Amino acid sequence: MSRQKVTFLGPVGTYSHQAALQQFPDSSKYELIPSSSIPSCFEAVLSNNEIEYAVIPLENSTNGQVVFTYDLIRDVLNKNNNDESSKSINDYNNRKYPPLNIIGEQYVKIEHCLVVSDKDDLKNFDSINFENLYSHPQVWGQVSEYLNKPDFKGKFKNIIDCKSTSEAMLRCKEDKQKGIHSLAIGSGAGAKVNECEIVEEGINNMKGNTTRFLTFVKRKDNEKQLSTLLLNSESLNEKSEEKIVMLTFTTLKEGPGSLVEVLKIFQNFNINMTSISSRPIGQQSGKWQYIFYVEYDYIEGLNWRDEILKEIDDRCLTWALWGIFPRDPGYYV
Ligand SMILES: O=C(O)C(=O)C[C@]1(C(=O)O)C=C[C@@H](O)C=C1
Repeated sequence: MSRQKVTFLGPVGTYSHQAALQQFPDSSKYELIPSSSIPSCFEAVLSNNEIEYAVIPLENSTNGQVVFTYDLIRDVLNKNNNDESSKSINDYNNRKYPPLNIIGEQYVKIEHCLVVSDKDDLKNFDSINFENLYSHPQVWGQVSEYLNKPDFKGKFKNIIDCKSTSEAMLRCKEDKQKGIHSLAIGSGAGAKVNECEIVEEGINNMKGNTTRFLTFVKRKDNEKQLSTLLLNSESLNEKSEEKIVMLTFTTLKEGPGSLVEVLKIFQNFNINMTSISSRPIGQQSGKWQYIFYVEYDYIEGLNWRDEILKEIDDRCLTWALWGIFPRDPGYYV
């Protein structure tokens, strides 16, 4: 039987690669396929019939949201809104059905290293004035103290964003081929895979720095039941007592109280909300509108369909249930 395909933010050696290995450790059942950017990961799992799963970074413990991912969740929902299957299975007035479901989460410790392309640059590090410093944009906030160190600030001319930390190292190697001395920041695993040399390890501002990743799967047609979402995630993860629900919504009206009206539902049912985020969805009638992302504990035995989701449907302009998935033990490390 052919292996199921999983895409992740590549190339190999990224932190996303590490997260994908954690989520899909059995290489006899799963084939990990790198995508060149976070948008192309979404594109691959949405439009490539062979790709079943995608492992995508969502947030970092020191510099917060990976906004590329939050915006893609928002945009995927809007794009899919006109999708016929989403209309045909609509069992509420304002519910949208995303084309992907979230069925898992992974946590990866972020231990950034400063790397050079080869042993020569390592040996001559002190005497070289480097041209470029490459990394993923999410990294700059995680190493801001190191970048501002007096003895490092003047070491390079340009800071250049790359699509991933491993791509940053590839760019560093390419520069050296052209006789340009450059630097990159990424993981120790990435340095090994890309045959770069580590100048300094553990340069992130906070040692406990962790990035949280979500595992997405294509939503099967007509899959709407909560229970199916739950089964999906249990088939992939060890059984976990604690389950998390990811829900997105836009509020019925702007102005005071519109958000509170929705959040009160969780309070009324004594449901513990574990996170809330928002991203703009543009201006309507001259006012900024937002999509909200909430996560909360999934409590067995509550009447989700006819009570909680019904109330959410009554109090939201639109809403979508992205998945119910087990809390990974990495959350507590
Ligand atoms: O570039 C990588 O290695 C990634 O996996 C992306 C990413 C991110 O998007 O946050 C993942 C972990 C770190 O926070 C830095 C970068």
